[in-house]
Amino acid sequence: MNEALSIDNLTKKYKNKIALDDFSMKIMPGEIVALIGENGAGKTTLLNSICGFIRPTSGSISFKGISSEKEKTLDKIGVLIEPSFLDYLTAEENLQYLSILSEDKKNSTLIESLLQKTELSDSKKKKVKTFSFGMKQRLGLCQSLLTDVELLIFDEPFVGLDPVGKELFKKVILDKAHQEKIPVLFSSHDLDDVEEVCDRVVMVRKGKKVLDQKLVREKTFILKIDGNISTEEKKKLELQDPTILCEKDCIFFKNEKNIVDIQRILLQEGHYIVGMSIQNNNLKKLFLAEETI
Ligand SMILES: Nc1ncnc2c1ncn2[C@@H]1O[C@H](COP(=O)(O)OP(=O)(O)OP(=O)(O)O)[C@@H](O)[C@H]1O
Repeated sequence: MNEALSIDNLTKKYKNKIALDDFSMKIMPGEIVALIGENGAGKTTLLNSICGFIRPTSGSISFKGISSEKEKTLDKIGVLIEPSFLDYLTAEENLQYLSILSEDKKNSTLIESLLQKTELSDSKKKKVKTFSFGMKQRLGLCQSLLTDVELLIFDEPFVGLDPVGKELFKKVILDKAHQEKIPVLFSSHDLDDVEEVCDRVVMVRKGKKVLDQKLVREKTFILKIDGNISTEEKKKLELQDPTILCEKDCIFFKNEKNIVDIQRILLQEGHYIVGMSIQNNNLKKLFLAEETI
């Protein structure tokens, strides 16, 4: 097991408040892991601990086998947690300033390409104090990619972004993880966004890990017909797709390839299809099931 990040028995107490409680998890290279959980569950505390912004009460964090106690890991991490900028400088100047500060100095070509990637090129000469929240979030993404990072940590990256901004972020996350094998850990409350990008989901509740599961993306196709399905008709459909489910006037199936044949059988039996929908809410079901425990 050559995990990129290993978090072992991490506990963080703020006075009497236990924000993280004996939390352990591992992330493999190129894996995209989403942290989900209700407000105050401990997600930001975990992300801040990994980045070294706060000191855990006990437990350990190691990156590529090296304990964060032994070696400073922050310069290897691209971070987006409540980004802050120098408001009186322009977007471009902020990135130039950060680039000068970092040991891993990058030229203006990278800055320009990041501004382009996040569609901020037209605003690069504007002072950051005139930026909207979503624009600052985009600039925060540029900032996190300014150095050659080996791990990406994002706290609620999709908040405040318009649909185009969200797609930009998702593309960066997917490219960095799946092409460059950089592990990505991010928190989010938006389960649709999470479902779109992550490979694994970890749920936190009251500082404890309550779920750690690979995400299986599974769609259910639902056909609604003009009347109830008979037992004979159901048998014919099951010959086509043994996993099919029929309930009154609805037919549920998962294999998209069967759609034409199922429609053909229904039409042969004299039925009309009056509606079709696709259910894609596996994570929501999982979340709600866990939340009610
Ligand atoms: N600096 C602090 N001092 C005291 N308590 C804190 C501090 N920071 C966080 N907490 C508490 O620790 C717990 C975990 O907070 P954290 O911000 O990690 O949760 P979260 O899962 O990120 O929540 P959200 O989804 O609302 O952002 C909460 O009960 C919070 O009130």
